[in-house]
Amino acid sequence: MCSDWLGLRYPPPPATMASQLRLRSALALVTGAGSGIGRAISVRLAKEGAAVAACDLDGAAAQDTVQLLGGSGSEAGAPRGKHAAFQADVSQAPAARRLLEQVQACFSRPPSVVVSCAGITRDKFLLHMSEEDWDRVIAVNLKGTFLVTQAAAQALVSSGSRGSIINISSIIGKVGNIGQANYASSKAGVIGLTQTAARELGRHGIRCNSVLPGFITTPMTQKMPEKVKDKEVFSCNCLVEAGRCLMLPHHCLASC
Ligand SMILES: CCCCCCCCCCCCCC(=O)CC(=O)SCCNC(=O)CCNC(=O)[C@H](O)C(C)(C)COP(=O)(O)OP(=O)(O)OC[C@H]1O[C@@H](n2cnc3c(N)ncnc32)[C@H](O)[C@@H]1OP(=O)(O)O
Ligand SMILES: NC(=O)C1=CN([C@@H]2O[C@H](COP(=O)(O)OP(=O)(O)OC[C@H]3O[C@@H](n4cnc5c(N)ncnc54)[C@H](O)[C@@H]3O)[C@@H](O)[C@H]2O)C=CC1
Repeated sequence: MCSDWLGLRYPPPPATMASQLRLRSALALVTGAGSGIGRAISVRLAKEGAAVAACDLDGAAAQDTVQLLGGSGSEAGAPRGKHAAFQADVSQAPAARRLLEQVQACFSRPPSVVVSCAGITRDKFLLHMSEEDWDRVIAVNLKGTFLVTQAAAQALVSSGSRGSIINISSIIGKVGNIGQANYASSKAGVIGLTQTAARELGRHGIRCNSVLPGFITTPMTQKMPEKVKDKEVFSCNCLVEAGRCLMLPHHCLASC
């Protein structure tokens, strides 16, 4: 029986799939939970029985996600239901530390599932990319993932708890993309960070994996020019899943 990237046994025994909530004892922290993939992950984790700490730079959006979860959770620190919303800028070290403190104060334990999903793009051609555009994307996507991974791992290790850390990279972190030198570098960094964390934290019972999604229509992708979205590499669904890395068949790469 293998586990998928959420640590769920896969395939679940059919008889229990409907009745058994496979994450019923888990507390899951999801950053970037106010939109897109982070919101979808929060919904799925809650469906599997987890209590969800939904964090976002946009605190109101995080609360909207909590409302979606059916919990009556509300502002940080006072969950009326099983879930709670938190506001934090993960790129700031004090905020990341405070986030883990707030989550532990709210739920009286560290999160056993930690999904770093918060991310941004500031797309520009390399020739025109500003230092600020570079710095901000690296700060949120890479440093933010480092800060949350570190704070969560410190909480788990000091409490002697096992856990699963899942960092959202992107296929772009493996193949690069026009207009995304900053984003591709940040996502490639997430892969290396996660591989290192896996080597260091395994002895503490903490599993670390990165996921490299392909194109998923969300508010992030809405910023792309339509003429780019119309290109085959974005519209075709020929991304092949092999293991945890999506690979682009040769004809896709050849078309760029
Ligand atoms: C083929 C190799 C594989 C590539 C990667 C595989 C992709 C598979 C899907 C996975 C997607 C994962 C996405 C993800 O992780 C989340 C995101 O990052 S969503 C955002 C993705 N961003 C982009 O792809 C960049 C899109 N481009 C832009 O935003 C603008 O073009 C840019 C700001 C870079 C430049 O704007 P501007 O100066 O105004 O120039 P134009 O827009 O007119 O573009 C000039 C010219 O270049 C072509 N072009 C631009 N970007 C891309 C691109 N990403 N791929 C291919 N071609 C691109 C554009 O079409 C124009 O071509 P013309 O023929 O001159 O019109
Ligand atoms: N949509 C796609 O095609 C793909 C997305 N990804 C990655 O998946 C993750 C989620 O992306 P989407 O849902 O598409 O984007 P999105 O823009 O819909 O959601 C990103 C969320 O992160 C939050 N956020 C941004 N900066 C933050 C910060 N400093 N601190 C805390 N929260 C912050 C935003 O407020 C937003 O709610 C990102 O890391 C992205 O790079 C990876 C591959 C493909």
